Amino acid sequence: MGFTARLILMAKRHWGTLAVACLGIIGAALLNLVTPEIVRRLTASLELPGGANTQLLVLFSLILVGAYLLRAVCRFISLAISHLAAWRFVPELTLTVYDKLQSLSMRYFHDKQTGELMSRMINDTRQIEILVAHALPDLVSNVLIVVSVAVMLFCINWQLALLTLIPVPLVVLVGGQFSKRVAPLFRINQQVLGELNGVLQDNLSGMKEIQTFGQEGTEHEKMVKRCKRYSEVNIRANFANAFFNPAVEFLTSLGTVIVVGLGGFMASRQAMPVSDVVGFLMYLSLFYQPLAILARLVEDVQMAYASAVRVFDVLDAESEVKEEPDAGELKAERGEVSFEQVSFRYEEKEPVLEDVSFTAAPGRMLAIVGPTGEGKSTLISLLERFYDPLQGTIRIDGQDIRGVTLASLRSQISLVLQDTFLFNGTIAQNISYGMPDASVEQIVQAAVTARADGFIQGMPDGYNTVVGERGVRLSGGQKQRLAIARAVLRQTPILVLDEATSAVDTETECEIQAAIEQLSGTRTIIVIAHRLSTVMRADQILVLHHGRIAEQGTHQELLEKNGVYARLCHVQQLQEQTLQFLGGSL
Ligand SMILES: Nc1ncnc2c1ncn2[C@@H]1O[C@H](COP(=O)(O)OP(=O)(O)OP(=O)(O)O)[C@@H](O)[C@H]1O
Repeated sequence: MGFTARLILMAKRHWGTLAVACLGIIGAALLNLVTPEIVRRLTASLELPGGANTQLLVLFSLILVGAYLLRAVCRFISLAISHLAAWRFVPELTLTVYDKLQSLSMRYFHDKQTGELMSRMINDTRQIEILVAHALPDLVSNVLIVVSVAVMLFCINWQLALLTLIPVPLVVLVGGQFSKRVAPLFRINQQVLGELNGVLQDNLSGMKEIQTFGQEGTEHEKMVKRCKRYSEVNIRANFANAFFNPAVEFLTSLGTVIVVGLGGFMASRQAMPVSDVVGFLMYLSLFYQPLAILARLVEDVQMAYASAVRVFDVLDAESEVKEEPDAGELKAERGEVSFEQVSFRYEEKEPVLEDVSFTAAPGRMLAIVGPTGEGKSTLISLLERFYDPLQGTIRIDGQDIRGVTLASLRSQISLVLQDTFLFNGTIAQNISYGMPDASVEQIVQAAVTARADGFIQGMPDGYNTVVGERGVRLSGGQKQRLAIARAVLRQTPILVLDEATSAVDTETECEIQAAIEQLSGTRTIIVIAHRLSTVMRADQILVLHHGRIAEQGTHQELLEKNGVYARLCHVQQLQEQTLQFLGGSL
């Protein structure tokens, strides 16, 4: 299906409003025909011996006033109603794109820039507003004017009408060439704007890094390049436009030349009344003006088309993670998590996980350790179905997670990530993010568990303190504690902490650890941590090495094995001893 047809179908809810706008457009277009006809008749009556009588003049004036008034009403209806339809449709389209993005799995975002996607949601949908509220009404009204004026011209004098239409094929030819050559320029234009947005968004988010590493100059140069490119593609597109419009104007003027020359000749030989020549000229100005507008509309339509391509590109994207049509609700009563021979890779290179099998017993604490980059966080991404494994099955309480709805799966797991993300709201809003109807007592209790209550109470506005974008007004450790509180508050059967306490001091970490251990028994806890102090009291420890489970057991059992885990412990003990020694000698 073509983009226009798809857009029209998507705007189904607004067909009624658009129909009213169309009526206004049609009315205004037809009322344009009144003036030339009145002028023609006036000229004819002035040609009569004795000239036009007063009654006729009054009648003509009244008809003109009525027509102008009615045209103003029709114009108001068409303008107001088409904008109403467009501005109701555009937010719907933005939302459709947003919802689609929310439904896509993480792999889709790997090669996308946030700013570029924002550009699709805001700039590209705005172009479609221009199409609906401006280009389409103009298209309808001008086509109507051209057709009705052509009919009138043929009624007055078909031979002269045929001759005046000579430039039309030339206008169509030039218009065709224009759309072929300029369309790609507008497509590039929208793409370059998207890229510019992407870089801007990236740089604004990374402003601290830019300043810390003194990269202001380099980033400025990068921006200069992007802005220059944006300006160049715009100049090229508008230059092409600037050539096209005068060319069409010149061609359409040829019609007037024909009427002045031929019509004047025929009138001087009494082969045609003067009134018809005047009427012809008046109609002709109405005929070629819309034709020129139609040619100019090509630009708006091309821009909207380029934007529609980018919008539909998102809407047509396939999510790697799909829900089964008959997916049921996950009922995790015990919270047992089992991985059965799970293998996974991000790209067509080495596998990140190979043949991983383990079970996290319900109500117990499972710790996952291993060198960096070995796939620990990837295990959690698979559990949340941000990605699907290449092979193997993941089950919660015996149910394959591929067979349940994503919403029900994620509602059973609370996740605290290493890179904490906070929204620009209050502390209370951030803690209750996954449970918006939580009471103040519940929020405070969760904060107490996460050892966050103390610093929150010390803030000027307590739980109503606004944290800033991404929680910029809080320290790393404070942000992590809010994220833990947020996860604890949800009271899900499974709690996952991925390096959740890496930014807090050792003392606070011990306190949080103790509080989380208290939760053990009420939910299954999966902890990923580098600090062994965090994992040593876990009921079971998995050691991930080269994408496989190298060892598993309790802290004591693994030490006795004297393998990877024992080596990790040994290295950490050495580090701690060195730090203590350095601390003592300073
Ligand atoms: N989105 C991604 N696309 C491609 N490769 C990825 C992606 N995310 C992670 N990887 C790669 O997968 C491997 C495992 O990453 P993962 O984050 O799971 O490791 P980890 O054990 O949690 O590391 P760390 O202890 O440093 O947090 C790494 O080699 C990483 O480079």
